[in-house]
Amino acid sequence: MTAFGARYAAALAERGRLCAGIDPHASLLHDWGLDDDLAGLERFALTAVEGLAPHVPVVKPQSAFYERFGSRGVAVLERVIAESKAAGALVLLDIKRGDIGSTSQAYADAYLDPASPLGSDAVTVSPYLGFGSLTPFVATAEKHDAGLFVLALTSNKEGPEVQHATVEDGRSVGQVMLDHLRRLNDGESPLGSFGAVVGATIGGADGAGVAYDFGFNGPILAPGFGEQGGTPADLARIFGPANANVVASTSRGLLRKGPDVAALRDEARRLRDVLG
Ligand SMILES: O=c1ccn([C@@H]2O[C@H](COP(=O)(O)O)[C@@H](O)[C@H]2O)c(=O)[nH]1
Repeated sequence: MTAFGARYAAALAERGRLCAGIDPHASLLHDWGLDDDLAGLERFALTAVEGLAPHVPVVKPQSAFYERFGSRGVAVLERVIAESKAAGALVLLDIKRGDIGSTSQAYADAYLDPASPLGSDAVTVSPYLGFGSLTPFVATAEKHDAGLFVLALTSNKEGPEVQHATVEDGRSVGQVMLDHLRRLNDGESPLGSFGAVVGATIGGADGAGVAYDFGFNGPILAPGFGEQGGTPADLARIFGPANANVVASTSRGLLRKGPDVAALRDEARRLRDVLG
């Protein structure tokens, strides 16, 4: 198979820069006239896939919203993954896992091996047990031509307590994570397969804050677009030239347009055009 970084670059070139989050919040199920039960979850998730997956480069189901229904919810997630892939979207499973190395290997096998029921194109991982703890994820991604999106600068207001702290050489912890990615992606073309999660909300609306070097030659997932306040202007301000490698992720803001399949499709197309 082609490396994830190349598949990601091709998907953005073909379908634009919107990542559709498929997050079945209880409140959204209610808004769609569905019960917050397994049948509601299934109807919601598969309708969202039908409306969005054929039109966006990346879909991002958030695993927690499926896990809350137990094993049968996870079975719905398996269908979301399979049907999104069949519709031509890359699947980025949002799991934010990270643990000691031996456990990370089990997570990597569960989520990155295409033979696994939950096998996805890429996953989100947390480097905050130390970047080296991600080594099993990196090796397994390389083995299966999959990708990783490493939490670097998250969209939540609590993130800076950890991510803006500085190390001995003066770099912020968030920048250290980006620099590890630069090493992993070195020499890859058109893009490496090791990406970062950087919120579309970082730095404040006035552009004040710490400057980062996003030239690590990899994909960037920017959650916080839409519902959390991030705008296309914020993306341009935050990422500069690296904005071309960004997919802007929105979940609630997009899903509120359902349950009509055509309305979901139209909103995805509108946001794609807005993002350019
Ligand atoms: O820094 C981060 C990392 C991940 N997320 C996830 O993205 C979506 C955001 O949903 P919205 O409804 O568009 O706010 C959700 O799945 C989060 O877990 C994030 O928000 N910030």
